[in-house]
Amino acid sequence: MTRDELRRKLLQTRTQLSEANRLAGAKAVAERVGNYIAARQPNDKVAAVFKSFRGELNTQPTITELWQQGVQTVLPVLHPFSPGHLLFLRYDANTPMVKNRYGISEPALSCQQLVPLAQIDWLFMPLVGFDNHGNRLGMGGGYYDRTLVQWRKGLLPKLRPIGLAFDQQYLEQIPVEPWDVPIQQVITPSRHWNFC
Ligand SMILES: Nc1nc2c(c(=O)[nH]1)N(C=O)[C@@H](CNc1ccc(C(=O)N[C@@H](CCC(=O)O)C(=O)O)cc1)CN2
Ligand SMILES: Nc1ncnc2c1ncn2[C@@H]1O[C@H](COP(=O)(O)OP(=O)(O)OP(=O)(O)O)[C@@H](O)[C@H]1O
Repeated sequence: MTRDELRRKLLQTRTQLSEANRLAGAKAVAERVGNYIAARQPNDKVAAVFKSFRGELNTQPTITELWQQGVQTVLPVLHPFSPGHLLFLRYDANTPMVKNRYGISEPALSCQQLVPLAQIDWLFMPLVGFDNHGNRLGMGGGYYDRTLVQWRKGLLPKLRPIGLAFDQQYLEQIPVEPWDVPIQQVITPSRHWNFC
């Protein structure tokens, strides 16, 4: 199957998950993230998260957990004039939000709220699919692949990219493209995967 065919199939599987499954999954992932974060070093402070859309695993319980542990959260914002690129802006309960071109909620653009990637400790990422080598399939925009370019080069030593997904998004093997950047961790309701 091609990447597009796999993406369509996985998106369909994801939308077919029951409400009970989604609720339990979102809570289980939040708990795993909470346990993982609880063991952090004193200088670990900032987590990039995402606001779920369509059938994505609901990150709201995870965001609440991070806030309870005093972790600063930032959200991706589509770059206003560099297509395919993301910015990361501070996000708390009072952040003014707008909808981007995909209908995803994001912080209203404000230079004061910008956080450089170099200051982010954990990059929690949305996935459509992942395999046992940490290869990832996203929405097809290449936004996170571009975000990870500097990390792959070793220029963002403290950044830890971590996918968040349902177990049903696991695939034996995802066909890889040259620009794909494999990640080392994925958290699903049943497991914290570590790939090397
Ligand atoms: N919650 C969430 N936020 C996110 C992402 C994500 O996957 N999930 N992104 C991760 O990259 C970025 C947005 N990327 C996206 C890429 C494509 C589509 C999308 O709906 N594409 C259409 C194709 C047509 C079009 O261009 O509008 C589609 O699939 O129907 C949505 C978001 C940033 N924020
Ligand atoms: N580092 C990059 N530089 C330029 N173009 C890129 C880069 N990474 C990805 N792209 C382009 O972006 C598109 C995204 O393709 P791909 O199917 O890999 O997206 P994805 O991994 O599913 O999306 P995302 O990274 O947003 O989750 C491709 O057409 C590719 O050419």
